[in-house]
Amino acid sequence: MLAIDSPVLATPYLDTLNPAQRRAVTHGVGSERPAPLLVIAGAGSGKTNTLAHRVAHLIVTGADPRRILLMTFSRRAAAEMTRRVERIARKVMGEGASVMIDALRWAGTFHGLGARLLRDYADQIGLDPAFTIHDREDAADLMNLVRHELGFSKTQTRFPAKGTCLAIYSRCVNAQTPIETVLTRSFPWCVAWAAELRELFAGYVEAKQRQNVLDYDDLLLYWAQTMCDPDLAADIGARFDHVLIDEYQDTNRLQSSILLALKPDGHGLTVVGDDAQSIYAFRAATIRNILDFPAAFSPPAEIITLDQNYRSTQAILGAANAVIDLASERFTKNLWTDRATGALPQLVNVRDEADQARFIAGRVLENREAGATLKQQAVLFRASHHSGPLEIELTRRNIPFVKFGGLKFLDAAHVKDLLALLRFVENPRDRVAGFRLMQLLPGVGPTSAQRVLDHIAAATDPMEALTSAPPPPRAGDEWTAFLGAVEELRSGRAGWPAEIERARLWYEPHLERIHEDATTRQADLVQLEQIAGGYPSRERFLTELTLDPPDATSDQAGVPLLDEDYLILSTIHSAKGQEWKSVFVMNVVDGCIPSDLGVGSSDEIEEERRLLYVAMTRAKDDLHLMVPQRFFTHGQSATGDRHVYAARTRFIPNALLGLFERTAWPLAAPEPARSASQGPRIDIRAQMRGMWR
Ligand SMILES: Nc1ncnc2c1ncn2[C@@H]1O[C@H](COP(=O)(O)OP(=O)(O)OP(=O)(O)O)[C@@H](O)[C@H]1O
Repeated sequence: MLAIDSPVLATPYLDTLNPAQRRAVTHGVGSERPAPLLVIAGAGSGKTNTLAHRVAHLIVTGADPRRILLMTFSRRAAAEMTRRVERIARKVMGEGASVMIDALRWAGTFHGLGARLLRDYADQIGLDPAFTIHDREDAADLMNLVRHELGFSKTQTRFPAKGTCLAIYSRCVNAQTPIETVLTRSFPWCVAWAAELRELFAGYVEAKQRQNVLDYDDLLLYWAQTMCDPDLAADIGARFDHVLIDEYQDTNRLQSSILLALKPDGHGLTVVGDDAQSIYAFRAATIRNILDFPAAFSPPAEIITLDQNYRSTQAILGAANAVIDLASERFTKNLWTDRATGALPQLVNVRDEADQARFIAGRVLENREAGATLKQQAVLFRASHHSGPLEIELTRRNIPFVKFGGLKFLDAAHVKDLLALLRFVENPRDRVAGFRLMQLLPGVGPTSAQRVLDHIAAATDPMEALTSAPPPPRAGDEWTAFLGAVEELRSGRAGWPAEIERARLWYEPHLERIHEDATTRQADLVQLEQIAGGYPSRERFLTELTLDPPDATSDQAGVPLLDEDYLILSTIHSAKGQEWKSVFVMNVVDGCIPSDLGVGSSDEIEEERRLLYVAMTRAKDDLHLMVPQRFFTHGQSATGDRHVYAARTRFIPNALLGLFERTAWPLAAPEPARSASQGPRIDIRAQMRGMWR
């Protein structure tokens, strides 16, 4: 039972906070109607720490954890936040803290919490609560199917590809912007297709509804629509006394509309963010959410600024501040630190990407010799594929690494196959899952799979339709085995998570038939089974995993054991919120940062600048920005020498060079001394003059 009405008042943990952090933590605590609060927190200023303290403080002073809604950017961040809250609360509540933290059930991502609320309110909004969720790839597949059905894949001039169609759709939904505006602003080469795209999106929405699937965007869209009904909005809002949101700079208009509908007068609302770290505009996040937050309420929200940086040395912070100072629009806050100055960040010129990889690998090992573990060091890059040559070098030198961002564990075909089975069992109307699954059977192609799926779509009882459908002509016994597996899993006899083993046993013979490297892939499936053990039900497992997939892949280096030491490789986006003793940023050149793809508009350029800022502010003690001079172009033989020259990023103009130490690697061999007695062999200057006389 929760002892929520016996507040514990000793709060020694507040002593560890600075005055601004303390004000943010204690703001409105104890008041019936705490006024809205905006915490503008600079990089490394203890944003996460402050939010965790605020949640702990609310709980310690008597707030009911079941009535706290805590939204973070990723599931990983939510788990980390909950751990911190527990650690703080434990200081005054002892063992009792665990019970309170277990009751903090509404901590997660916007999408994850949205999915839970939608299931709770499904019958009131005309939704079947057994809906399954499509990840981006499934959504693109379904979009493709509809595109094909409407005949757009056969147009004379090329119709936008499935990924582009989905990106346009997603942008319209998340930014709440008409298709014409989205096309003109962000996809000008597709403007001529506006009418067809509108028809495609209508078809896509109908297909999702027929199949009882929601995509990522729907989770926010349906939630926002639910909040348009005053009674439902009041009911959902009344479930929570406190609503706290981290990383507010990366939310989009839909998310802010949900928030304002939850707490229209702002009471109990806390948002935390840093406009200088807003890096998700490509997902329709808008910096306006944070800039406009105070004025959304009357009286306006209180603003507390955290400007003391606890992470980086003075030298690193000085360089990062100078980079962001050149940004065109931002909340001005001058970050300061009382940490020692430290060494200047280094701008390292290397000949090419191979030298870049050699330099980083060498330095990482040197740092290890000097006492830093591999885990205290990270290599960051703008795009996932930038790390290719480095991964090869690390493998060659036996340096274990884990890569975040880019290819996800769940994108592997065999993992998707197994999940498709579970999804189909959960929701037999899920056409993308069914289509994938049936084609695993020998003798079943797209046509016969479609036929069965059409049969299911037309029936009121999809399971009955599946078992009574005429079997695909060439599937034989495999079809019976497939039906047996689906039926058994759906009956729930094996129980969760044991049923995932049953699913794997059905899948394994197919895996062996389809993939030559079946043994390696089997290991992933076993890992998936272990992950499944951490979830209470099949539905929660599928939902959570789809929304926030684990993203560590570690190529040839093999998956490191958890207690082993390994170097962190990460895209800058995935490095958000993290910190390391040493940080290497790769390819700090125009074309990579800013990316070639990100230079369309001045807003995009500004976002690229913030990306570099985010990367630089991850470093505590030392920072290397790598500047390769040339890049080999793709599409040539291994010995080909076609390359392009690159220039240092425009975000570090000459005026900022004094804030860096500039080095070149490898050091050039010293030139042989010239003998002083020899005069010039030829007088070129005279020859030049002579050309014109
Ligand atoms: N009051 C404090 N005293 C000492 N150290 C602190 C204090 N507040 C935060 N820190 C330390 O500062 C570092 C940065 O904190 P945190 O990760 O919470 O920052 P952040 O604002 O979330 O960073 P970013 O937005 O850049 O990801 C951490 O190592 C944290 O332990």
